[in-house]
Amino acid sequence: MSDLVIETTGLRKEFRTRRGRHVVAVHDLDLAVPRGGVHGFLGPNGSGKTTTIRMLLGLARASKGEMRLFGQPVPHLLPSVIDRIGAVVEQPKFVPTFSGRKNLTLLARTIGVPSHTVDAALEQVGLNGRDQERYKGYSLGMKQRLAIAATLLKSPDLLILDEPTNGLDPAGIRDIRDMIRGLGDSGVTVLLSSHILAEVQQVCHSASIIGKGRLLASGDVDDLVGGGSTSTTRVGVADPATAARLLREAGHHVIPDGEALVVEGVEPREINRLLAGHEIFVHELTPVRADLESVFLQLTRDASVGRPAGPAAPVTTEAGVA
Ligand SMILES: Nc1ncnc2c1ncn2[C@@H]1O[C@H](COP(=O)(O)OP(=O)(O)OP(=O)(O)O)[C@@H](O)[C@H]1O
Repeated sequence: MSDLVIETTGLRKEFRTRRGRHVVAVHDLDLAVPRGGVHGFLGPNGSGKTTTIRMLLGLARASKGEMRLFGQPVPHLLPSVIDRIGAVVEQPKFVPTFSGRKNLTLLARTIGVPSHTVDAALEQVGLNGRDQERYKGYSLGMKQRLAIAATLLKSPDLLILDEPTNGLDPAGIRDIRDMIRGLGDSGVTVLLSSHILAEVQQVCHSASIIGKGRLLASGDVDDLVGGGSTSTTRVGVADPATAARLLREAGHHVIPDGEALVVEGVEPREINRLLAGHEIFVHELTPVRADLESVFLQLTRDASVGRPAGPAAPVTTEAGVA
């Protein structure tokens, strides 16, 4: 059995606006979300995240392409897997004058799950101290947590969250992020759609980055940001001019950076060996790690000039040489 929980191949969605304009919201998207952990679905506003999620959940019809959830073709066999999926795409409707607990109890009865699932769900989202308060008095963050609790009643294997921290204050954002991380650790596969780089970097194990409806990169977050095998190094030496000349003569790309040098495309060990061979001893040799923001900016910048989607991985970047 495939270990992919979500898989799309050549997925495309075209819209015709009321003014007759033709919009390609999703462009031949190949998405692969592995089982377990939190997978970021990262892209700027309007890049096609919500449209993709709506197609996966049978809320919008794809123009072209294939989709699978738990290996089953959807929308054709969506009914066979829908009970394994929880999704918060829009704010669900709760009764404002009922408490959080009463709303969930009602829902549990409607979908036919035992009432003890309500306690477990409230516990999982950290609302159990506030469960007797009226929904209408809840903060936005608490409302969002209740929405997620509602999806947990079914004990889903896959949770799809579309921009769950939108509009929350910093404390609310932190709470939701901690909760999502906890859910991922507990064995649920979470697809977290976000346009916030830091969120994906802090919460996700793996990610797919999209821009203008196209897949730009995909893989483990550590690999996307260069992992441990960086090839950009900051080098501190007493005589940077001579060191730069020697490194350039050896064919390496060197950028002066104040008193130091930034050297690209060569392992730190090799830099040390080369300079020590000329009796130049380094006092700093720091691998420069790219961050997801640099990768993202570079990828989305390339996408904005209409470059077709490149290979999903590896990602090469010169970013991080700030
Ligand atoms: N019903 C529709 N009719 C026409 N165009 C649409 C429709 N729905 C979405 N679009 C367009 O498709 C593109 C992708 O939108 P989508 O909402 O999927 O992006 P997104 O990445 O989820 O953005 P956001 O983070 O702002 O929600 C946008 O250009 C949007 O204007």
